Parts: sequence; C-alpha cells; structure tokens
Amino acid sequence: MTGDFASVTTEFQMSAMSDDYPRFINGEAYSEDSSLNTLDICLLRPSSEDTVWIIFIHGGAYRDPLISKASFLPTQSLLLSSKAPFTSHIAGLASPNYRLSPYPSHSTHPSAPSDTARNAKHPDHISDVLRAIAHLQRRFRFGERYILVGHSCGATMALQVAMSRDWGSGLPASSSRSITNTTPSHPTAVPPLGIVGLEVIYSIPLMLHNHASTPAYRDFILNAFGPDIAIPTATSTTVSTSINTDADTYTDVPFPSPSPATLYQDVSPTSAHFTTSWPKGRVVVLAHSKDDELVEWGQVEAMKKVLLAQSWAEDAEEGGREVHVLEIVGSHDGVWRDGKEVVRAVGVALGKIFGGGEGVEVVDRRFCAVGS
Ligand SMILES: N[C@@H](CC(=O)c1ccccc1NC=O)C(=O)O
Repeated sequence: MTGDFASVTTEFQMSAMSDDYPRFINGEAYSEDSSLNTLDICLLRPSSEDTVWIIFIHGGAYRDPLISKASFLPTQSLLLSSKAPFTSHIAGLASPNYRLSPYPSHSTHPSAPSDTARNAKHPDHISDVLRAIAHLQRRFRFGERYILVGHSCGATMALQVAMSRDWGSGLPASSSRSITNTTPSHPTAVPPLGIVGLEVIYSIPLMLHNHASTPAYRDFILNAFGPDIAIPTATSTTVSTSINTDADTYTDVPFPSPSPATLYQDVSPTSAHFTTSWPKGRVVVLAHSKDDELVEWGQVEAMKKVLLAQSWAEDAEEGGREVHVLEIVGSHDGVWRDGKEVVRAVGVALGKIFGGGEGVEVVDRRFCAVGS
C-alpha cells in the first residue's frame, strides 16, 4: 500500500512539474566554502539529445562586489520571452557566484580580511567555477551538453574550463592556496560543447602590456593571481619574478608561446592546447564590442590566432570546430546590463550546434521590430 501511494505521489509531482516551467531555483549552494558559493537555476524543459544548458559566468575583475550571478538576469529574461527558434533547444539556465579576491578600497562595499567569500586567490575562482559546473552536471546529468557563456574574466575562466587543467598543481603551495581554500582545488567538470566569450581577457600579459600606464590593471591581476612567477615546468631558461612586458610576446611570437614561462601566460586562454584538452569543443564565439572602454579589441585577434593555429576555422564544415568573431554593440558592462547582444551571441553558438544558423537571423529581426 505504501508503495502505491508513493508512486501516485511521484506521478503527481512529475505532472505538476511539467506544467511548472519555467521553474526557478535561486541561491542553491554548490559548496560550503563561503556565502558566495551559490548558484541560480532556471529549468525550461526536460533535457534531451536536442537540448543544451546555458551556464553564465560573471566578470568584475575577480573582485567587484557589485557584479555577481545576477549579471545574467537581463539575458535570462530576454531568453525566456524570446520566440527565436534556437531557444527551444535550451533545457536550463544557470549562473554561479564564486569567491572574490579582496577589494578593501571599494567605495561602498569594502571587503574585510575575515570574509571567506572575499579573500580568494587563484586557483580559488576557477576551482569554484569548476565545482559549480560539476554540481549542475551531477544534479541534471547534461554532461557535455552545455554552452559556457562568460563575461570578461568570467570568460577567461570559461576557457580555462576547456583547458582541462589541474589548476591546483604546478604552483608553490603558498601560491596555489588561499586562506579560504578548504576543499580540493581540482574538482572535475566535463567541458562544454561551446563557449561564448563577451568582452574577454584572453591574454593577461597582453592586457597588462596594452594598459601599462593604468596601475589598476596590474593591481587587480596581482590581487587575483599574485606576482607573475616563473612556471617550474617551463623549458624556458628565463626566470621572471616580475610582470612580463616583453612586447615580442604579444606580437610576433605565435600564440600559444611554445612553453609559457610565467604564471600570467600559463593561465591565459592564449596558452590553451585545445586539440588535446578540449577534443569535443565545437564552437567558440569571440564576442567583443569596439566600444569596450576596459578591454581592447586586440584580445580577440590574439585568441582567434591561437584557435586558427589549432585547426579551428571561421567557416567550419559540418561537424568541424568553428571560431566565430562577433562584433557586438555596447560598453564593457553595458552588454550584460542590456542582454540583447548576449542573446545574439548565444544564438550564434546554438546555430552552430543545432544547424541552420537560425539564431542570429531570427534574433536580429526581432530586435529590428522592437526598435522600430
Ligand atoms: N569593475 C571592476 C573593473 C573590471 O571589471 C575590469 C576592469 C578592467 C578590465 C577588465 C575588468 N573586468 C573583467 O572581468 C573593478 O571595480 O575592479
């Protein structure tokens, strides 16, 4: 009798759930490390071979307390109300917070030394992102069937997911741990089918070189990664304990440099070897605005060069690996605050995965109609 009642309850719950989309789960913990180890979920339909998840990683220079998982909300609202055909391939949406680096000088929300959520140091940020993805993969069983979307340093981390590294190793203990790092720093997450990067730092050395006259860039990178130490495994005989500002690194030497010599090179997506680290990757969308006042367009060119050198193509054949440079409109943070261009970039990635390039055209028409 108990069994009968249990199965009736389960059927009832399942039918109630199917009437219940979209379904929101906010602030779910994926780790106990800090108050920032939570994520938001929106379920749209059951997962199938014809669907993917969209996971969004926010930016904010690894430290900005006013930029969080909520950065995804404008895009989420547009996706939920969109009639664009590509949206029918989305099973779920998710956006994690992750631990931030200290920001004691922030004007309204300074960090305290005792706050476990705001004293992170590399690899804590990427470790949290990997743990959040692994949590979602365990809970919803979508495996590789997702698109990882990131803004600014959030996309630096999205590409680091596809670099499939053990981010906790290869560094001296003092560099690879922070006061908050209480769990293993190398959680496993299956890399995505595609990555959408918006206004991204693809090469930290290149960014520091291009903004050498603005100390804030050096400050936030030092804050997140510590000094640009030599990488013990590098074959290079150069031992650098300071930031590498050799202009040759950025222009003439093909990316990735044969053997990254320093930490900042090594963690940058321009050092990726996706042929081995990400064999199932299908598409990378490099979405960038020429109005971005913080991250320069040259980042896109550097990353595109790396991907083309590793047999990615701008017009890949069916089943090939495609890199798509997408010029978008808006300021650095304006793109996520508005969301329309993020939707357009997601449409490009889904067009590649599901065929037809349907996404871009449909989204563009809709925006023309709304705007006129
Ligand atoms: N709002 C950030 C600045 C920021 O986000 C940023 C600045 C320069 C280059 C990239 C940035 N963000 C990347 O995630 C801050 O207050 O530090």
